[in-house]
Amino acid sequence: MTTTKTGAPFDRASLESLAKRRMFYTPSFEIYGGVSGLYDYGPPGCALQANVVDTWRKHFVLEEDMLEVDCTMLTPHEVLKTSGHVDKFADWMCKDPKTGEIFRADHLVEEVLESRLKGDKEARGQKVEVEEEDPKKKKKKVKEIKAVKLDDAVVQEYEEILAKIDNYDGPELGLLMKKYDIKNPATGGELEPPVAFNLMFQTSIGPSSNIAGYLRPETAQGQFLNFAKMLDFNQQSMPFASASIGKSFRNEISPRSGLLRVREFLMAEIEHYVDPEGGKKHPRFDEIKDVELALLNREVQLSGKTTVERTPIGKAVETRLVDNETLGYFLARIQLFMERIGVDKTKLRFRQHMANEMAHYAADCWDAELLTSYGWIECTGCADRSAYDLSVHAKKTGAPLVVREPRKEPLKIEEWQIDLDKKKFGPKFKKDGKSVEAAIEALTQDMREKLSLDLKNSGKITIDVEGVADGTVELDKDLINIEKRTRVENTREYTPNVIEPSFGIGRIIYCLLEHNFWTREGDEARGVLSFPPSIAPTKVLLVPLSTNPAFTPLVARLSSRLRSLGISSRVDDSSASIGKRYSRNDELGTPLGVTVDFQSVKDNTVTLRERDSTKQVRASDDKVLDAIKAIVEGRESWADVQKRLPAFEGQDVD
Ligand SMILES: Nc1ncnc2c1ncn2[C@@H]1O[C@H](COP(=O)(O)OP(=O)(O)OP(=O)(O)O)[C@@H](O)[C@H]1O
Repeated sequence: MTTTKTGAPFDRASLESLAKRRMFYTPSFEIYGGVSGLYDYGPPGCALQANVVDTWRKHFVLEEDMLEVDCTMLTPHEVLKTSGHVDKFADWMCKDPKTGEIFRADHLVEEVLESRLKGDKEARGQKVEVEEEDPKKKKKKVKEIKAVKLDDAVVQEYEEILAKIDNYDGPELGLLMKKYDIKNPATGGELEPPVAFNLMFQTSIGPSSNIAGYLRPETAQGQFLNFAKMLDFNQQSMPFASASIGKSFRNEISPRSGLLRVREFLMAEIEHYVDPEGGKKHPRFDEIKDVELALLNREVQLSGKTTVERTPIGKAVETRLVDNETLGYFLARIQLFMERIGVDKTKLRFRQHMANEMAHYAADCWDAELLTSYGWIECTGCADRSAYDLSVHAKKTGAPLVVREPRKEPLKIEEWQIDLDKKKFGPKFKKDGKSVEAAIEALTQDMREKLSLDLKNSGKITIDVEGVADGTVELDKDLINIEKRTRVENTREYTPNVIEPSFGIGRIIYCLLEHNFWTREGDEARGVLSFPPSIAPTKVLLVPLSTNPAFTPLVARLSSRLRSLGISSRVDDSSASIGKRYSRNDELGTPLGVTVDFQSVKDNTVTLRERDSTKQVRASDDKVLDAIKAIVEGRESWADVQKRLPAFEGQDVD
């Protein structure tokens, strides 16, 4: 069970109702019945998203001089075929042949085993949380919360499976479903074995539909394809990073949990290009080496533990718990970003991917996970994609996606070199010439050494060549010569490795809502969203004491002055009591409120109220605007303002 900052149990139903009532987000096409996994953001949701994205840009793009690009979402088939997405970007689904229902296999196994464990707890007399059924939403629910005691050994097996649920492939999930008799939870019907389902939305580009394409599932590929141009833009200087913010699309099998698993979402991704030699050092690692992170590595997960000690990232890299400085640097920077936007640090951990859980391109990967009422949720993946993407695109297109650097010292390389007598070679192999030449070029140094001996001993050699009759060709010493020589290299050429932090903005926004939501006890419990001022959708609420027209000019003046300071504000001049008006805006997370009363009309003083403490100060409008600006820009805290402006106890606005 998760708790709010007051220690009270977190109440998801209240937050969901608030998010809907205040239009943070809402199901798309609702009056047509909606489509699952698609959401629209309302005014506070948009402002919150804009502020999170703005902070992301400042924290990463600006701070690190990253090169931001905005690439198209429509991507031709060939690009995603080369990147591996056409063949491998899939989840496992299984179908109930009787009802036609589709389940995502890993989620089904997870839900059924979890509910059986809950049933076991109940049978042992322990308290169990059961999710409420929502008949209006027609949610498919696992209906297996029966109090059934399990063997201790089975409980342990279930727990071990759940700890590594992301690691199983389709056939393994099929075996688990058989072994543990997992069927359609609603009907008890048999399910077909899991099959792979590609998550990309397919489309065709152009009127004649002759270019097959997809909506991109990540922003990364556009960045990789522009690598050479960006390296040029960066005056060939390494390391550097590109960044991109934009929509991505995934045809999730069973979207669920609101914004957490949707079919269209905003991503913010960084591709940091680093030299693979020299231990992937980061020039600014020293600045963050003392940041402490909760690191859940592979061994800890295998042991079934879910909590870990916090470790300074410097130490984690030193002991190789985290593979290299650049990866470690970004893990720490991700944590600092999360804290900056108002994530609860005690509900953030980094989980290392198990070897078979990693995406097809990744060499090492850590997920930043946030604790919510749905459990730990991956919000940012931080992967070492090695040289995979640049290499495959270069191989496919012939474009040199490499870095070329002059060597300080020329490099002398002893190697086996091959000379062909082109005059004889062409006529002998005719149309097979290209394939034979490519096969010779591809010979390794070891093979070349061996073949040079064969050539010396027998005067001829045989090599394998794809696509020719018999699959082999013979070459004699008139045609080919293999010799060990020294080559001098003045330029170093390498394919950079890529460290990729990849943020799902929607998931982060949902977690922010959960982490900042709490209820103020009073006559009636009132919801509050304690966003940091920089993230809050609206910074200031302006409230005249009543609808008396005497207040209008002052309110209009304050509103205009805030606008010119670039600070968002809202006037609430409705006839509701001041307390009600403030509590409505506590729900929107508005951190500051200014009240204009009869005293204000006389002497231009106003009160300033802080959302979380509900404490107030009173001062001239100039001083209050000054304080608001300092708080919104993060130069001062409310405590600082309280020290320099007189407290006001006059009207009880709550
Ligand atoms: N369906 C989705 N809805 C919302 N956000 C998503 C979705 N899929 C991915 N993301 C976000 O994009 C980030 C990077 O994507 P990545 O490919 O690493 O996710 P993933 O490992 O496929 O996620 P999951 O395992 O939860 O499906 C994730 O950390 C998450 O924040």
